[in-house]
Amino acid sequence: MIILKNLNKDFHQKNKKVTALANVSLEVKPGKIFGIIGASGAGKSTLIRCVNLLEVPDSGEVIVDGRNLMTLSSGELSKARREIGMIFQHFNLLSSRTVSGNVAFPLELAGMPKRDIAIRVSELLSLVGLAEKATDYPATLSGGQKQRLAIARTLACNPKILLCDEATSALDPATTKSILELLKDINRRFNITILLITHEMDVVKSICDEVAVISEGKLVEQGTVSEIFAHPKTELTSAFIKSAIKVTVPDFYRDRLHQEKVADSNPLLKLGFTGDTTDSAVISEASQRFAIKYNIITAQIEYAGAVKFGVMIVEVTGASDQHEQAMNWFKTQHIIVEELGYV
Ligand SMILES: Nc1ncnc2c1ncn2[C@@H]1O[C@H](COP(=O)(O)OP(=O)(O)OP(=O)(O)O)[C@@H](O)[C@H]1O
Repeated sequence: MIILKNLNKDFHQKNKKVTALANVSLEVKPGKIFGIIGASGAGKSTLIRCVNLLEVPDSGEVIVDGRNLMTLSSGELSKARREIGMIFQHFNLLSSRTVSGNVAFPLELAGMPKRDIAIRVSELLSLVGLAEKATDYPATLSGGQKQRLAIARTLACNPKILLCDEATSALDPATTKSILELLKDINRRFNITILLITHEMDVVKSICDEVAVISEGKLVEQGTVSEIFAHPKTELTSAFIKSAIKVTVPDFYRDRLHQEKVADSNPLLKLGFTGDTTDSAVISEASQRFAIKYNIITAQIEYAGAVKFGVMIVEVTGASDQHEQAMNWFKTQHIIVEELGYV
């Protein structure tokens, strides 16, 4: 549905050249959700804006639904752009129009008869859960409602592709979750291909089928979300994956944590589960094999597709030689073991 071939884009700021995209190639298959993740300034916005030629690359090819957009006349390009919807971090709504008026706008531009517009607008507002807000103005909506409205407006012209430019970055976690669910629902229901950019691995993990990691204008890694989470090849990707895990030692234990063993203290372990970890009941197995008890203090285990990953912090009780053996056994199960100290 989207093929980008060898895209290059430089910007010139005063006497300085900034390379925003360097030989970027990727392919998004029909009906998939593809995420591009990168830090600030990595080139994400430039890349996604190249897909509808809001940004024109210096060289390379942008092929959407079989057509090379770089070779189209401006009339043909406007037509092709109708099939490519886009939503933004700051919603870009028309403040002088009501909720209905915003959704109706692209349909009016397309010359749809008034009665048909009314039917379509009402369908779309129901789809995004805003039917009761039809006569309100955008200023009275919450951030999540504004993004729902932007999604409804974008869907009005039945696009085949939806580009999402940091669509959830201005939203709180619960609202982010509901918007991501809506995007997934739209993707499944209408088979719309979604290309999104984000700086949060949580977003990728929640809805993407495939992901590419961008750094300094280059794609440093790409593949299915399960593959990338299971076997990240670069430090940057590993850091993004780790950022999706937010496990810390609770204050109650942190206050009692010693680096050296003191009387009656027990080791505190951090166990890291990656895509390589054996998928079995490792804690209970270690407990039985080595006569050790594990008190789970806190944990976050997540799934990216079929890949399980995450972190568990456990307090260990039992003989120290058994504990050493258990630690070695964990490593054979591809669990990353870190001794945090003694509590
Ligand atoms: N219009 C422009 N003029 C000059 N430089 C630009 C322009 N747009 C982007 N750049 C530069 O290109 C590089 C990539 O910018 P881009 O906005 O694509 O990154 P990003 O990954 O989307 O960052 P962020 O997450 O902060 O939005 C940056 O160094 C930026 O300063």
